Amino acid sequence: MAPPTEVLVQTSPETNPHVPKRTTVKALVESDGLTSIPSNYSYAMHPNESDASDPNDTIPTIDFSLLNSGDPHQRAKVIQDIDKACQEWGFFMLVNHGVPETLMKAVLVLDGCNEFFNLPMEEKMEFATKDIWKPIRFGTGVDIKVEKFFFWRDFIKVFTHPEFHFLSKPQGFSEVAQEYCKRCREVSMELLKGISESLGFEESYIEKAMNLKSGFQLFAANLYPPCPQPELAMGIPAHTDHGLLTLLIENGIGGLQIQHNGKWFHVNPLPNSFLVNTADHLEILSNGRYKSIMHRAVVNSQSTRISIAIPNGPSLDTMVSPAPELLDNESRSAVYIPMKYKDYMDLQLDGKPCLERVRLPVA
Ligand SMILES: O=C(O)CCC(=O)C(=O)O
Ligand SMILES: [Fe+2]
Repeated sequence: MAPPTEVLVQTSPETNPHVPKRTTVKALVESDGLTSIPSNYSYAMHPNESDASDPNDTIPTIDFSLLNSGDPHQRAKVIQDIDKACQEWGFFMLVNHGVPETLMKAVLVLDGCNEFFNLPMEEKMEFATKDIWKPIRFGTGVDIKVEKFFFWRDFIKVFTHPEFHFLSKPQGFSEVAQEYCKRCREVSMELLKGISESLGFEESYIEKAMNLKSGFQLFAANLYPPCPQPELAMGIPAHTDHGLLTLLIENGIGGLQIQHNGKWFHVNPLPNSFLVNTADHLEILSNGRYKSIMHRAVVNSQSTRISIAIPNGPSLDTMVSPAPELLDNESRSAVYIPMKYKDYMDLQLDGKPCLERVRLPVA
């Protein structure tokens, strides 16, 4: 066993004093002789949570290059495909997106996340906080509803737009991440132009309505170390993302599951693709035409998995509501209440799904 001082994450004063002190999952796994998971990492599945979806289902693939090929027919067709993917899946794989494979590898493993998670515990602990408004936040998964159950995941979250913050270690990570976040922002802005059109608007509609010039972007990296009892643990529990579009990559291990037709669909992403999902604020803006889909990450006993999610959202001071042009006085009334994006983010503090708090009951 490593000495306890090396593995403990200090609980903050507001944490329940009866809860055992927290350790990162990485430190736990690296402590000698771990053959079973501590009981507070054991996740009780709800009965239908293990249902797997139809193995013949395939997640839609969108060819990004066709959006700007100069051929209006191709653009119209791909916008139709995006519309269908957002309505039927809320997730799609994006290929030919133009972000270099070398940059994706660098940010995931070479100069980036892998090296960050390998830093000594004290250096990561500098950023440990429960305050979601700290621009750099390191932590380990905890169920904020009960604070006595932990998830098999360590993470780092950094605010990268409108102001770029980042870590100074490992060397080179900040530069690689800055370039990566910029490229992801460009991809998401282009997709949101297509999505504006798929909703029947002119291409700059979402950019203007959501003040994307000051849009809020996060860099969220997740580490899921190998787990001795993967069937009992959960990497990240079922949730939806808050922004407009999230771009996700991972190191080829697999583990993401998404809700599709009431079952869990296991995603095997194509190499070098982005997994894109429509998040809560696209559901709100589209008045429910596009759904923000529940997803989760399961763990495995063999390999360390790293994923990077880049959520791209409205600016924090934007008041978001269903687009008025999509509503009328008869059958299409608003089914979400207006709320400032920043206030919406604060809703996550009590652990309930935020969307439920702004969705109006259907008459
Ligand atoms: O690791 C994954 O595949 C999912 C991560 C995720 O959903 C998130 O960070 O919001
Ligand atoms: Fe997510």
